[in-house]
Amino acid sequence: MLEVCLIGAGGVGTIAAYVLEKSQQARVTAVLRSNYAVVREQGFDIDSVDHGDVRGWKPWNIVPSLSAAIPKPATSTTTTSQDQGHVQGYDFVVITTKALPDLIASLIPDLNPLVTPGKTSLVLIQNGLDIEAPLAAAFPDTPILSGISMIGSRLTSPRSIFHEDPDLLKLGAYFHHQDDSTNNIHNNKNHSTSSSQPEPQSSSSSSSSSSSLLSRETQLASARRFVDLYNAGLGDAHAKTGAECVLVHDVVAARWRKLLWNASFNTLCTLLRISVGELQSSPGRAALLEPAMREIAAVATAAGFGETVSDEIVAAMLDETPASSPFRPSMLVDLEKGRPFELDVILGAPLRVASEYNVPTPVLTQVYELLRVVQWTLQQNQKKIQER
Ligand SMILES: CC(C)(CO)[C@@H](O)C(=O)[O-]
Repeated sequence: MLEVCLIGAGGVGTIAAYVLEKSQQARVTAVLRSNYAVVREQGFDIDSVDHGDVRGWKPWNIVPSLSAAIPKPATSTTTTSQDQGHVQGYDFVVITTKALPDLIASLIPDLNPLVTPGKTSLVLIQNGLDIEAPLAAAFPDTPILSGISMIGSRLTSPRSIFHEDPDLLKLGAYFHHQDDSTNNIHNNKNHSTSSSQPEPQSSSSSSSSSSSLLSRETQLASARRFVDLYNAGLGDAHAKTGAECVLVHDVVAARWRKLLWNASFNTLCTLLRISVGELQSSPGRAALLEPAMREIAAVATAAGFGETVSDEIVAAMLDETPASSPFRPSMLVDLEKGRPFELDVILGAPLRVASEYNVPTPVLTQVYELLRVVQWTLQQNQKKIQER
């Protein structure tokens, strides 16, 4: 049995946990915070296009904090590794939280004891660009697998998931290791655009002196293993809906491609507080949406990813979202729930690349500045609530 620790059991994370356990090749320790008590008691209810109606499902182990997920060495009182909650080390630590720079920076120190050198890979299934950089800096000898998910899945109550679009997950190795020149196939195009990157830490899991730990082959093998595991869990869903996990060889290119959608639809729908269908049918499609998407394509092209964001791909991406769709992107859902949204990784990061290459982005820059104000008002409101 493979051991998985999953951090962030929202819409994307809960379905990932369910799929991983459905493979019957892995068991999941899920770290839950606000919904810990209710899920421990009643489990999740999942209404899924891929998996049907699932009632009261619980991951193998549910814990309320990262410290409660720390693997424990076997002792005389823990007879077998089958004991509930007893884990000797994780094969995969899967992070499906929101990609918020402050949140990730605060997670990193607590991730250290969950990472067993030579055994564990970190798996990020999150939106945005350059999200791998802080983890790559903190864990230079740990494979980092980067996952780009097109699933439409969200929490509708603390223990209910509504999953409406087939699970399409592109996943590959980030190839961040610096000591082996054959590793860095992306380095000529890979930008460190994160606003804050922690320094490598001095624990054994992140010792930068052990260059032999992480070959390109190790990273690729880990990505293949995760893809095979995930597809084993998708099983019948693949035949039913086309759900699939696909191994990609250039995760940065795959991220730019998804940004075409996220940086235009997510941001404009959030600013205007309308669904993707309303944006498509509004005058904003010609005046804002299409120019915004073309600006992302221009930035990606300047950074060396032109093939991924060709005119044909942009045209297809503009047309494939139906004008009748009531879908509200995750950024808008976050705003409506008063939660911080993924502005930095979805728009801040590509705009930093734009400024590096002097690519004009008049629409995206205005959208970014307007959303920064929206985010600021949200923070002010949160402060007022906390002060009460
Ligand atoms: C594009 C998307 C719907 C895919 O899951 C999601 O990334 C979102 O809403 O941010």
